[in-house]
Amino acid sequence: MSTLLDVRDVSKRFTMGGLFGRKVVEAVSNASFSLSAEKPEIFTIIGESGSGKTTLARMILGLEDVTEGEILFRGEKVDRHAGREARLKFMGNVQPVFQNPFEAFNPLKKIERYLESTARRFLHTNDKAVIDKAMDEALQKVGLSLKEVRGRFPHEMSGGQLQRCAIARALIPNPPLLIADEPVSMVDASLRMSIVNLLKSLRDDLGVSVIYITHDLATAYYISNRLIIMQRGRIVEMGDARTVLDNPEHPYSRLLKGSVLSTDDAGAGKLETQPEMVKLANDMVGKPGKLVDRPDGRSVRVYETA
Ligand SMILES: Nc1ncnc2c1ncn2[C@@H]1O[C@H](COP(=O)(O)OP(=O)(O)OP(=O)(O)O)[C@@H](O)[C@H]1O
Repeated sequence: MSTLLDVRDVSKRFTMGGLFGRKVVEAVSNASFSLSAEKPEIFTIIGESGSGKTTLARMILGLEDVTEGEILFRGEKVDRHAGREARLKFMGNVQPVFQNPFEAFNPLKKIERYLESTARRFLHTNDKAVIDKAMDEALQKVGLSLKEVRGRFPHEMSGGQLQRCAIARALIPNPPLLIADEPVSMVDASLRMSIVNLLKSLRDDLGVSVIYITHDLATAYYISNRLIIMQRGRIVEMGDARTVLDNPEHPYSRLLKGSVLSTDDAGAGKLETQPEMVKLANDMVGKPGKLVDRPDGRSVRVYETA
């Protein structure tokens, strides 16, 4: 089976401050996982704020250098310093979808201008008919059409519609992989599921793999095939999404699941955090431990006991 994406033992350290107050932040530590080229999937990265999700995504997109390890896309090293042609070819295959669609579009520019310039760039053409066709096809894939979008500015659309336009833009080069960093967190709660379902249909109907980055366990449970849970830069648990979320093993994964607000518990007045779980999860921070493969197909980080 061939590999679409191979993240091999990747770490990222940021150095901050001057000569005298130098501080090193290890944003990602020894992350490894791979996606198959034959079996499209939604692969989710979950973790609290600052756990390294975005840094990992930026390295996969070639927007950030890795400090150690390597990332291969279809066997070729992802390299942000590769020449213009090589970068363009890579970007046609791995497209980002960002969190805030209102930031992704300039409020003074009509939406179709973005779609047009992406089509021109990746299809290497100035032929208006070809560009219009590519834009319309991409918009149809997300449940819109060029007729509906033409002439409109970003503020004339809802957050959900605009995020659909951002996803349509990303689909223009027909990429096999999308990296969606918190794509629903800025969209109204009532429209969120339509975007989540859209990601699902991109996988099921178009064969696009998606790396879905989120804080939200509920949508992760609903759409993911596999997931990794990250705590302060380290993968603490990885495996089939339902296996992991039905019965999380690592203390941090259990804490995350335990922190999800259940309406039943809230109704019963059971909202206090469990201090012993918080302590257990915090005790693991900074300890490398070892990610151990388990017979049920998941991997869980374990620590030596004193
Ligand atoms: N350019 C940078 N320079 C210095 N430190 C950085 C930089 N980018 C990220 N970091 C640090 O790396 C760590 C991981 O950050 P990252 O943004 O990847 O986390 P995250 O899980 O995506 O968080 P969030 O959910 O809030 O977006 C944090 O401690 C952050 O402060």
